[in-house]
Amino acid sequence: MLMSNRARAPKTESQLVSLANAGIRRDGRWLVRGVDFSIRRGEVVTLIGPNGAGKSTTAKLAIGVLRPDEGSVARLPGLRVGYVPQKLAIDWTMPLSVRRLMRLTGPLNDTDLLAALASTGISHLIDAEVRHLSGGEFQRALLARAIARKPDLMVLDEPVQGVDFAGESALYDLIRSIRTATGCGILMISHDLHMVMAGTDTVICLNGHICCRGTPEVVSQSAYYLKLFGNSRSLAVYSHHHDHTHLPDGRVMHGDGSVTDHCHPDDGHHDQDGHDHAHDHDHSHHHHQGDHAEAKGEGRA
Ligand SMILES: Nc1ncnc2c1ncn2[C@@H]1O[C@H](COP(=O)(O)OP(=O)(O)OP(=O)(O)O)[C@@H](O)[C@H]1O
Repeated sequence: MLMSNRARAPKTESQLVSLANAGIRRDGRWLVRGVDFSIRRGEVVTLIGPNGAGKSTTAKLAIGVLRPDEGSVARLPGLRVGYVPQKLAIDWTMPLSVRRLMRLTGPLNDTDLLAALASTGISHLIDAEVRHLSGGEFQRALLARAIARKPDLMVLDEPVQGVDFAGESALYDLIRSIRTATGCGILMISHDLHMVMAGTDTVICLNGHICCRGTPEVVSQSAYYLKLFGNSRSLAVYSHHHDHTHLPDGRVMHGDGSVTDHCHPDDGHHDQDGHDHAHDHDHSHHHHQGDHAEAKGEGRA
């Protein structure tokens, strides 16, 4: 059933954004479908999942850069969003100082600019050339840019890319301290489970749909989590155990080979209570590593 795709206010004031059965369809296939979650003030929600799983697409849905083709997304009226995208369209041949980077997308007074740089620990780099920044400094500059406008919701698409392990840890600490200091909600995309486990209230595992979710503790202790990620720190390489596969056209193939328009209500990955999604389903019928990857691969060059 198609629902309104206009942004409405979420059900409660503490909910900054709320997605209900949201889906995005492009070129005849669903990039993500059936996505349900919300972000409250002061909450850190982290999306994890393999390449092409729809994490960035889901983040763009949440902030309204993309409109859902199915389902609905509700945002608090007047919601202020600070977005750190995965890629920035910067002409690296042009000189650009940190000060100018901070003001690229709109005016910003000196007080707020300086406060943002101070809170990310890079005040001394205000006149530095952006192209000369280290990976960690650059990510801090992007964070500073996002927090300078005092957002209610920060959306950080892989905020530690290009940062070494010690730097990652410091950046995640910084993100947590921003949440504590401002009370904003944070939607984060990460490939790093180790860090995610320490800093997140809710982990949502995506693979074209929500596979599982819960608190890091619940997820990390579950047999499902261990099967999913093994002992690997990184999500870059892992195998995914599913009892059903999402086909490129959005239909679902089940373990017995049958194909339906939607997942079955009792498909284990789709519990919706927001907690305790550390299922112990029987995935023994098969282990189809790459099923989703193949589906996602369609349409790529
Ligand atoms: N505008 C578009 N038109 C068609 N396909 C798209 C479009 N945008 C994204 N896709 C496809 O949608 C899928 C999900 O992309 P998305 O960037 O959301 O994945 P991701 O989980 O963030 O991946 P990664 O970890 O690699 O960044 C990919 O297969 C991508 O090629």
